[in-house]
Amino acid sequence: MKLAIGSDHGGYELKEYLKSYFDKNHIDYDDFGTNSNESVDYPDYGKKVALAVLAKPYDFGIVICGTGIGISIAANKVKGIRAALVYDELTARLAKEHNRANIIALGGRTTKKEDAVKIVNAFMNATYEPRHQKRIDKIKDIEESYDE
Ligand SMILES: O=C(CO)[C@H](O)[C@H](O)[C@H](O)COP(=O)(O)O
Repeated sequence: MKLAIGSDHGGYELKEYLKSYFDKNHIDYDDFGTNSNESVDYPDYGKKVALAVLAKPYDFGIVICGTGIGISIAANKVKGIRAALVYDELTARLAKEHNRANIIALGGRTTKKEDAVKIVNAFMNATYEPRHQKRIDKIKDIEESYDE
């Protein structure tokens, strides 16, 4: 299991908290920034994690901004990315089972740290249900119907 993680300043503290949880639990990750509370732009970090997830052998990505909204929108602009803004264990589980999300987005200002750990674990422990593939293929068809 290896994951890619990134955030803007609004998600920085939660990112660092999740990293310490991953370290303690021997979960491998690469951190794509940001590296402080200094103000940055969330699209830059959504894009970095999205491209990493597509290009390298990560099992999935985690992106975090203040609400998770902006950075999930940005990540979803990268072709092949299905970024799901999840806010509890149920939405995290369903993001894997139904949507085959390859990135989950969290809100650093809206999600408690302990809840974020539960959410990430719910996603990691869930399994994609292939009966949903027809819908995933239709999402891909939308991507393919537009020029890059
Ligand atoms: O949530 C976000 C985008 O959806 C961002 O993390 C910020 O909250 C937002 O861009 C505003 O950031 P600021 O710290 O208030 O400048």
